[in-house]
Amino acid sequence: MSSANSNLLLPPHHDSHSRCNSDSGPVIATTPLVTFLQRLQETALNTYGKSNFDPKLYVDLSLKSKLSFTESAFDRLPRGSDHHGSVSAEDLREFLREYFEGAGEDLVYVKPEDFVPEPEGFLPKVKNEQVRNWALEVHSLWKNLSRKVSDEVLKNPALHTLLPLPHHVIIPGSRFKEVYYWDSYWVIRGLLASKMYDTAKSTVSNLISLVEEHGYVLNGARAYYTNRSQPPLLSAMVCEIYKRTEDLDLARKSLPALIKEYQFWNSGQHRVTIQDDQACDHTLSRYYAMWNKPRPESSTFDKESASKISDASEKQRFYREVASTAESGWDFSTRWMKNPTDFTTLATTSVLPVDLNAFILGMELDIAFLAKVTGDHCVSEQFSEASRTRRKAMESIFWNAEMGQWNDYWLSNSKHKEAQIWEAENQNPKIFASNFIPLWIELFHSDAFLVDKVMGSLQSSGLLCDCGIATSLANSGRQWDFPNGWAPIQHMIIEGLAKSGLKEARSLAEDIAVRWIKTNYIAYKRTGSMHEKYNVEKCGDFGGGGEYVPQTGFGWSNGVVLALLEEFGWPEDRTID
Ligand SMILES: OC[C@H]1O[C@H](O[C@H]2O[C@H](CO)[C@@H](O)[C@H](O)[C@H]2O)[C@H](O)[C@@H](O)[C@@H]1O
Repeated sequence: MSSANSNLLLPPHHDSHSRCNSDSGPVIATTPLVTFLQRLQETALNTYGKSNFDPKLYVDLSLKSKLSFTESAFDRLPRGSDHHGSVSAEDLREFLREYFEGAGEDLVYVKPEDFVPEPEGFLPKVKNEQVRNWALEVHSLWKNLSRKVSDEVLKNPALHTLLPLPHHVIIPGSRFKEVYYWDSYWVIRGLLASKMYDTAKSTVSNLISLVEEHGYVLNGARAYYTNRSQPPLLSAMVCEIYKRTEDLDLARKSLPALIKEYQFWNSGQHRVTIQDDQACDHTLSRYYAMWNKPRPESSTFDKESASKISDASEKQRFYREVASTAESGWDFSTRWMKNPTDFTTLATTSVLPVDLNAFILGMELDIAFLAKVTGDHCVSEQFSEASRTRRKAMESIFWNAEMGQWNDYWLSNSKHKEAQIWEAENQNPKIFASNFIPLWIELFHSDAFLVDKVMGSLQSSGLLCDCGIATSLANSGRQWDFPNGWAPIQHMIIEGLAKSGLKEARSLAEDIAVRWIKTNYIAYKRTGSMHEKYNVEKCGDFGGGGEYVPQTGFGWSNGVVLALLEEFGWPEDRTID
């Protein structure tokens, strides 16, 4: 029977048929600077204590002089006699002042050249003055989030964990002072609404440079993010820009990188073959980080989470699951936990995720489209064929006709190398917003019968709340769970419904968009900021939970508000507060 992608330009690979309990898979080495900064992070925790402690701050510091010099000075600091060997707050402060630049100083503010306070043709459908003025304020936030890598990083990269990128960047904001992969898609959607085409293209060129160097887009542009990617949306970014600008050159330049990225997601540990109940093989993808130690940016947290695991190999397995969850973008959520109350049961590599495969299906369609417009009909046909094959795989493995949703599929915990055989009970029946993400992809939202069914399922799912779509139904305290709503999730589901062509679906899409825009607006008026996530139960409240304090700025939230206002507009007589 057919196996997906068999005729594509794929590297030799080993299918991952099984998963056993002990850790397995590749590990990408980190840099000596990251390793040292992790030591510093641990010392800082012992010195300052847990309250308000953000471990990421320490791995974002850059050195004033050589690592060996800094490390010797660190080792000479007077230590207390407790078992942590803690350093006094004063000594640590002095050490930090003497040997480090401030976190974030290696990225410098730069005004985007294509920014104008009110672009021509900006959000023509927004007629309400109050909303229009706010939209212009959100638009102006691109200036706050725009940075370029300082010349110091280019001169002496070994002193920085920040990775040099060729063009200026838009960052998410607050503690996220570097470029993030999937955030960039919604940043670009907002930039396009803001008519900032050059900044949008620079964003894509930066990500392409990462594929050229590493073979995939990193989670973020830091030395400690090289061991994993994030939800793959580079092809979607290129297509959106192409549709607005018809820039054939961009399409041509992007294609080799997109095909290389496609190979990354369809080979090695990311690729899994599973046989359906008709004995037909299907190839799908999963998240699988190339790392089995604590995440450097959250090392102190991860060590604490792992402290109750005594077996060394089981610990490594847990750390790989943690990093793989970060690769999913949904860090963290009960979606990936065998036991929702026990974080050590995180098992992301055992899950075939619906949304990841929807994104890769999107990638296949995008590559087919870009290859076609650039005249490469052979590649275009190969990727169209791959998309048809993946669609079938998604129908066989994920689709749950009774629920009217696509469910994540949990791989069996087999120690043997035989193929996974699909079993209905391995579909996860729990309701997550990700169960509706395939709607975003044209092959699915162009099917009116299917959209009608999925829409009904969404309406009765419990996810639709007063202020948007909840991430899940589990109030776990994890940030990718109830009652948090995230801008990218709202946008994908809204856009899928709106593009379906069904009148009722478009009207539901607009209804969700209005709720989401309102809560963003009210929170902005209350706090003066755009937020990383929102509480979909309480209008005007931002979200919480998770391992760091709620962040503001915020790239993807700004992008989604602008994209939704561009799509649906805002009539003069509709109130917002
Ligand atoms: O520092 C903890 C984790 O932070 C990031 O994840 C969260 O922020 C990202 C940037 O907005 C976003 O892309 C992701 O979906 C969020 O969960 C980072 O991506 C993780 O790797 C990191 O461990």
